[in-house]
Amino acid sequence: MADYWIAPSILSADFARLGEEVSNVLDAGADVVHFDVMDNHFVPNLTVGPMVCKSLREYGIDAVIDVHLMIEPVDQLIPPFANAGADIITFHPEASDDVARTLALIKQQGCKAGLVLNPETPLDVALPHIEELDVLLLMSVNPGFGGQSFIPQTLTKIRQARALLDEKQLPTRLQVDGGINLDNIAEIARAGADMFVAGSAIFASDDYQATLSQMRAQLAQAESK
Ligand SMILES: O=C(CO)[C@@H](O)[C@H](O)COP(=O)(O)O
Ligand SMILES: [Fe+2]
Repeated sequence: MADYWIAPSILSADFARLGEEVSNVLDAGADVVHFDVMDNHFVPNLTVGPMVCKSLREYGIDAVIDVHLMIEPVDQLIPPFANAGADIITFHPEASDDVARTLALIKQQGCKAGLVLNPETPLDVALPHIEELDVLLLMSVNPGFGGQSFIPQTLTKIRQARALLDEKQLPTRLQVDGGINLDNIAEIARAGADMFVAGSAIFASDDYQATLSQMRAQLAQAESK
């Protein structure tokens, strides 16, 4: 099977038991921890910062932590997140006054870097930076909240992004975030994504292991079609 990564979003976890929750989804077969950071300014919601990322490391979480920054301005929180144990840091281009500089800053701090495009943001916005991206994250909901429905028009953008990355022979991860569940993950994979963020579909389920294996079965099926 292709090297698909499933990344549960902590947004739908029980924050009172975050270490245990993250540990449980990783034991259940998740590949990456998706860590959503919101500032009640760039998006109308507020979550957690670098201290909580550091606490997950101190708790013993050694998986890849993928930090999705929905904050503005963005640069000043990059070194604290790198020091707190982030492996991947992604940000929205609207949140930086110099996207190339922010990407370089993330890499200088020893992390993989990525850009996030909102559903309404055209793929063209990523084009000038495409060679620098370790991850291209396409939002399939408007950022700010978990539990929203996947916006189907995103599928066209995923196909276009996949064609672009393939044409340029880039190893960039194509991540999709928002409203991914057992009913649509296969279609999203067929469109060309290889990294799938899922919050509510995993954390709201009774059995993380069963949900993750069903997601993997869907991904395997997507590939065989
Ligand atoms: O970044 C965000 C929302 O802004 C996401 O990471 C969501 O938290 C994913 O949650 P579900 O849509 O899977 O419930
Ligand atoms: Fe996210």
